[in-house]
Amino acid sequence: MSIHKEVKRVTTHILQKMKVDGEKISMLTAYDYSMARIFDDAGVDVILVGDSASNVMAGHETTLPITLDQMIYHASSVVRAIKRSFVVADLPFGSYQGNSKEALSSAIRMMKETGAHGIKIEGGEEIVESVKRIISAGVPVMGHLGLTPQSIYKFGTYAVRATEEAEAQKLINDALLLQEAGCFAIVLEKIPALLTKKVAEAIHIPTIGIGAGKYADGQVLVMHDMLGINKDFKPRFLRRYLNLYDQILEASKQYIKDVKDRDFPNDNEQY
Ligand SMILES: Nc1nc(=O)c2c([nH]1)NC[C@@H]1CN(c3ccc(C(=O)N[C@@H](CCC(=O)O)C(=O)O)cc3)CN21
Ligand SMILES: CC(C)C(=O)C(=O)O
Ligand SMILES: [Mg+2]
Repeated sequence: MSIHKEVKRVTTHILQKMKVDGEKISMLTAYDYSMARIFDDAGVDVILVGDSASNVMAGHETTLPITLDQMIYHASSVVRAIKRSFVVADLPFGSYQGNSKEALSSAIRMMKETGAHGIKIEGGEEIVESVKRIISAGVPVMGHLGLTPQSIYKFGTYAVRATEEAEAQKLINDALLLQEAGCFAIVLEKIPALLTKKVAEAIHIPTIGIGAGKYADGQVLVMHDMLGINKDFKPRFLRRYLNLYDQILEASKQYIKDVKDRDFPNDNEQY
C-alpha cells in the first residue's frame, strides 16, 4: 500500500452532487502530461482533452482535421499525469457521425488506449442513438450543444448560437434528449446566459459553459486562452489569468541574448 495520502478521485457521481449542492464545476483543457499535472495539482475537477488540440497544438484553422489517433496520443499523455481530476476526451470529427457502431468503436478505442474516464461528442437529437450505445458499454458521455465547432461549415460563423426562439427551443429539447440518453453532463458553448439558465433548470445533470454565462453549473476554458498564450484570441467571454505569450517571448529573447553574449553558460553551469 502507498505511504502517500490517497486522493479522492472525481467521478460522475461527485459532479452530479456538485450540481445538487450548488458547488460550481471547474474544467480546463489540457493536451500533454506536463500541463495536466499542474491542473490536477491545482485541483481542477475535470480535464478536457479537447479537439481544440487541432487549433492550439497543431495549428489548423478548425477542429476538423485532427484524427482519432492524434486525440488518443494527447489523451494518453494527459491521463499519465492525473491523480484526482476526471478526464474527458473529445471524439474528433469523422470518428462518430457515421453510425452508432462506429461511434461505439471510436469511444472504446479512446477508453482502451488512453485510460480516459469519459468521452465528449457534439450534437443533439442526431447523435442520441450513438450516445445510448456508448453508455450501454459503460462509457460516460458528455454532450456538447450550442456552438459546435465540428459543424462550423454548416453555420459559417463562430457567432453566438440560439438567439432565435426556434433554435433555443431545439437546444432545450436536445439537452433533454441527451439527459434521457444518459449523458452525465453537457457543455453549452456560446449561447445567451438566460438560455443557459433555462437549460440548467430543465435538466438535473450538470451544464458546463464556455461563453454561456454565469448560470451554468460549471465553466470551461481552453488553457492557451486563459493563460494568454493565444495572442489574438480575445472573445468577450474569455478571462485571461496570465499573459504567457509576452512572458515566454521575453524569456526567449533573454536566453538568445545570454547565448550570444557568452553569458550562458557560466562557470557554475558547466562541468
Ligand atoms: N483556442 C481555442 N479556444 C477555444 O475556445 C476553442 C478552440 N480554440 N477551438 C475549438 C473551439 C472553437 N471555439 C470558439 C471559436 C471562436 C469563438 C469566438 O467567439 N470567435 C470570435 C467571434 C466570431 C464571431 O462573432 O463571428 C472572437 O471574438 O474571437 C468562440 C469559440 C471554442 N473552441
Ligand atoms: C471548447 C471546449 C468545450 C472543447 O470542446 C474543446 O476544447 O475542444
Ligand atoms: Mg471540442
